Amino acid sequence: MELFKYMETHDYEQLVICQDKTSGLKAIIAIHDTTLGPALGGTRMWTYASEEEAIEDALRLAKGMTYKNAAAGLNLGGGKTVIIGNPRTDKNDEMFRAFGRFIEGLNGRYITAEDVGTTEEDMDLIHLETDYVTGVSAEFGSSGNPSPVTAYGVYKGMKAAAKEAFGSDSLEGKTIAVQGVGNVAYTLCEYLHEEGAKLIVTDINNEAVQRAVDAFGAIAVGIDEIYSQDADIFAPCALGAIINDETIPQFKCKVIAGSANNQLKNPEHGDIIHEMGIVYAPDYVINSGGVINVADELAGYNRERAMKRVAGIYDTIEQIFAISKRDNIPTYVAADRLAEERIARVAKSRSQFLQNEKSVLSNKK
Ligand SMILES: NC(=O)C1=CN([C@@H]2O[C@H](COP(=O)(O)OP(=O)(O)OC[C@H]3O[C@@H](n4cnc5c(N)ncnc54)[C@H](O)[C@@H]3O)[C@@H](O)[C@H]2O)C=CC1
Ligand SMILES: CC(C)CC(=O)C(=O)O
Repeated sequence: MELFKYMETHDYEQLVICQDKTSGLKAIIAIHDTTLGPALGGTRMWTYASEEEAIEDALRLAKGMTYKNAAAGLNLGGGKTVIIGNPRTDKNDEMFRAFGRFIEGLNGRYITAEDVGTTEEDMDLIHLETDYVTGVSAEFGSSGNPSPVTAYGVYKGMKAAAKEAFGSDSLEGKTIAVQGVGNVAYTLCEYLHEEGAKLIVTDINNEAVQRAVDAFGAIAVGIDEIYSQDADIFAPCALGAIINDETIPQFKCKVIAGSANNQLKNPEHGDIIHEMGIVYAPDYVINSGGVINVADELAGYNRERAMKRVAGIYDTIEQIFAISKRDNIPTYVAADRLAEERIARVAKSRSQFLQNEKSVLSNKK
């Protein structure tokens, strides 16, 4: 990858490579855009095939956060971290403390939280070194693990998508194929089961599958079988790029609505599913519940206020469908438009001169 060329093409601000030999920390912090405010985005810990793959993931996820935070109406920019390593075997306390010190060094340009492979306990360790961390344990007055709230937002967004596709937002009797039954999807399945949906699940982790089978009477299918299920709704809740040339021909669903980040392998795949008449709830809008929840901590956490805002994902998804129909564009383009227009408006309104200690007028104070 030609790094500077890539960063220039996609308007990235900063890429920070952090290493700490003692703890084995290898982290990449990507900051995409801070027009709206400090960059907020989670930390993913994952075993990447190469350093290049890890850098690319950090960059792609950080850009997604810029759009997610903008579309959610938050005064926050976009950033993300990936830590290279196996979250089951490679963690130690010093690693997260060292990472916390690197975040502190950015002086508030980047605020972190949980993502795949990191937990509330990891955030507590980061918190020993910096206040620029959210999703810390409730005992610190924090909102805790964002996953259940992300699930609530996905549930609300899925209902809005069902209304668009089937004329009613009831999920009772609908068959929903869920890919990955981890932190977010397990709670999502709880909501769906409670409303009377039939669940089909898959996961690379057999224990996670069994838990969903036992708790919700879900039907388990193989990893590669999930795309071709006779389901009304496909809910991708594992990793990204699962809407691609291989999977699209297998889809029988009318709706795609799930928590995974970066679901479209390439933008063209969003065009293809749009032409097929599949109602696609854009990933970074439907999964913004977690970030809305942790962002609320920055104003002093109020759960009622946060949940009300997360429930608003229903309206945002409806707004995106309306833009899509009005402008005859795929829903992912409509979501990008919503986010980009907000960033452009704020950038313009913040371009006026304001006196500060570095300005030529500072000695006149
Ligand atoms: N946790 C949160 O609050 C948020 C999560 N997301 C996204 O939602 C997705 C899920 O996040 P979490 O539930 O937190 O992660 P998680 O790690 O708890 O769950 C992911 C699950 O997917 C499974 N999985 C991995 N590869 C798979 C494959 N090829 N096929 C089937 N299953 C597979 C894993 O075994 C795991 O059970 C991720 O893409 C994450 O970035 C997005 C916004 C917020
Ligand atoms: C609070 C986090 C879950 C934010 C984030 O990284 C995300 O929404 O992907």
